[in-house]
Amino acid sequence: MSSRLSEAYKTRPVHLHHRHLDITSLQELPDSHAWSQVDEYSAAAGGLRRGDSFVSENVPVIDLHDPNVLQLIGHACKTWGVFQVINHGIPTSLLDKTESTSRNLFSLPIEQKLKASRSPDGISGYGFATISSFFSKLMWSEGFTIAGSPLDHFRQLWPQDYANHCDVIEEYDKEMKKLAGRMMWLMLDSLGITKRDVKWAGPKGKFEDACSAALRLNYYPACPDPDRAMGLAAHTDSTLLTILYQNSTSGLQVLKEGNGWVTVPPIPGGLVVIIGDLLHMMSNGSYTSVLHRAVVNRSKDRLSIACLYGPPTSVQISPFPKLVDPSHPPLYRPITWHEYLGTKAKHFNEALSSVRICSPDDSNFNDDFVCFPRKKA
Ligand SMILES: O=C(O)CCC(=O)C(=O)O
Ligand SMILES: [Fe+2]
Repeated sequence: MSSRLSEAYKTRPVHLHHRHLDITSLQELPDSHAWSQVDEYSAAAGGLRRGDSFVSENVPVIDLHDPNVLQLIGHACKTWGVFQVINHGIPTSLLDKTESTSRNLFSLPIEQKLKASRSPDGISGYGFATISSFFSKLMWSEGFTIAGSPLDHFRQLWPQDYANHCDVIEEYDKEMKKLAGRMMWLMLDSLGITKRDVKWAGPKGKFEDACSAALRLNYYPACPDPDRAMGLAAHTDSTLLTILYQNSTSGLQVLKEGNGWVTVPPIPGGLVVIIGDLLHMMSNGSYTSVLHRAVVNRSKDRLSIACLYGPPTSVQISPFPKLVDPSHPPLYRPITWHEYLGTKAKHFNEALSSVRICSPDDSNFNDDFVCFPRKKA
């Protein structure tokens, strides 16, 4: 499956013409990395600035053994589009091992990391976040994406010592896919969707057999001027869902209507679940694909590991018919993940609205409901 995900990337090369700078050793923020202005998405959210964390609400933490887990998840998906899970069954020892492999990777000399660079038409390898192409300033981070086997790249990074690192990543990938499949069913169950409604998951509804996942390791070095730097700019994920491990340094923030940017605090052994654009479309807009970003820290570095989970790349994704009726018309046209990745590469944070066919201006469908294409004035 992952090789098909790589195919989707081959058709839309991302050229990042930035010189690679070893930011870990810098004592001052270079102009290339100075985001002096509040970024446009904060402005769009009512002019809230990065420091405006006057927030009283917290991102939900859900125990997967809670008897009310479905209601809790449904509520979190609707109101936040993000939540943390505990009691998820992934052993802490695996999280620790994967963190230590990731740290080992990013602490290699830059020349060594560049040997495993991502090619413009590839998905896997070392480099800047692909969303960098939408910004004139560089982000204060390094990334490494793994889709399919990490073997070839890991041989470049650790010629003597790659096998152990490969084993760790492969085990993490396998466990994350299992958890992502389980999370998918919890989220769909809470919408009243059953196995019969998701034909592409097969009669047993086994998402893990059908879905693809990529892992993205993100490293944010300590930064001499964190208020003017951006770890990872605001974006929504082009996935069904993303499961994120973050180490003990906070940095992930989500945009909550009426609250501004809310920090998702690291909790020991916890994992963050983020709703992606595709699940938002399938839920006909009822589950929020949350805008999120990573900010950086003056004295501590930070590491995160994202499992980006999506459907088979050629399956048409559209609002579930069960969730559509005359008062809830479909908000999105059908689209494959392959096509959506192309749309995202072109329109970035406008991608979702470019797939939209109806606007929920009025939740009680009536004459005010705006369906596209709008008539030209
Ligand atoms: O590092 C983080 O907390 C965010 C990472 C992220 O959003 C991503 O990899 O898509
Ligand atoms: Fe993300």
